[in-house]
Amino acid sequence: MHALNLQPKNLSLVERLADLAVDALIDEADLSPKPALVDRRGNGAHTDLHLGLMHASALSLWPAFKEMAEAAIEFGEVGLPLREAVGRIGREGEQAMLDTTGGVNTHRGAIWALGLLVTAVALEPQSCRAHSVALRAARLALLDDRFAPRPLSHGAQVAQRYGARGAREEAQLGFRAVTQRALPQLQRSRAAGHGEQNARLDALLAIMTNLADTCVLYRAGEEGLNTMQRGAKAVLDAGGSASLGGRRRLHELDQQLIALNASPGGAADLLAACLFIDRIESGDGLIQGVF
Ligand SMILES: CC(C)(COP(=O)(O)OP(=O)(O)OC[C@H]1O[C@@H](n2cnc3c(N)ncnc32)[C@H](O[C@H]2O[C@H](COP(=O)(O)OP(=O)(O)OP(=O)(O)O)[C@@H](O)[C@H]2O)[C@@H]1O)[C@@H](O)C(=O)NCCC(=O)NCCS
Ligand SMILES: Nc1ncnc2[nH]cnc12
Repeated sequence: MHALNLQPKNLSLVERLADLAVDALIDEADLSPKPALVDRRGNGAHTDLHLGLMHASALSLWPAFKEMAEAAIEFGEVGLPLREAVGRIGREGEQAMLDTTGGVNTHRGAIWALGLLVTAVALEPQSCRAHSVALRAARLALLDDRFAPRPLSHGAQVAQRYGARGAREEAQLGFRAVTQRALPQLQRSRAAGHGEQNARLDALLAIMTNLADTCVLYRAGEEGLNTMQRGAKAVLDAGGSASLGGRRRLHELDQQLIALNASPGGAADLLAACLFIDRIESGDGLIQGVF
């Protein structure tokens, strides 16, 4: 029994989902030591980010996540009206993030991934298995939002240059980095008794072994991406974050990525998505809310 329960009672489903999405972002930011990312130790490969900014950014997104869940309930099915409503709310969320951070992109990829997943859960809260949620989110991501601007984003630039599939395709293919890599690794490391923080680090590393992270590609090209993927695999092969050998490899990877200015921001967003789905799937997340 908990001595102090800070969870407010009687939250609606949409409020609870927004809480869980923000919690996932804050848990991701706090997790340490993450290679070359902002964490409790420092700013990783970033000069314009810090932990306080990541927290403020996460909190600024609460209204957007709540509105996306409300839109799901209002429209009630995967279709263009819902896709376009969620796109509009996502763009407003991005603006709220930029207003909060003074123009720094902290969570663009996370708004996209978590926004789709929050919407997918709100559509059918009784169907909360990871694969079902990811599939509904993918069906939504496959619809073309007629009002979406098509800027020459970092992701679009590396797609042209390297043919990399980025955040859009990751969602359209059903968040395989989350369902096929991060969640199974999280469960394996927990089952092995590695402790929650190490299990989460291992889940992040499992994502990094394979992801075409456009943030890394933009900043450090193919050398950066290969270093990230091979280094993450080396940590897991050495026994993961809970082992001495794994820790040493993790430290090396942190230094190598920082030297290359390569930040796995896309992998970090997908870890937040993994933590969100994990809470939803465990039932923990929604049971406490009233809906
Ligand atoms: C469909 C969108 C995701 C847009 O995608 P696109 O690839 O065109 O755009 P980007 O602006 O490049 O943003 C994609 C962000 O997604 C993350 N990411 C990268 N690779 C992957 C991947 N393989 N799978 C999943 N996610 C991935 C990543 O976000 C993180 O990195 C951010 C920092 O990136 P960047 O701006 O490049 O940063 P720096 O190098 O640090 O910049 P400088 O310092 O040089 O200035 C950080 O924010 C993390 O979040 C990519 O950045 C989607 O965004 C979209 O269409 N939005 C429109 C609104 C909408 O429809 N929303 C729907 C709501 S559900
Ligand atoms: N912890 C983190 N550090 C840097 N970029 C990120 N994007 C999302 N989470 C991040």
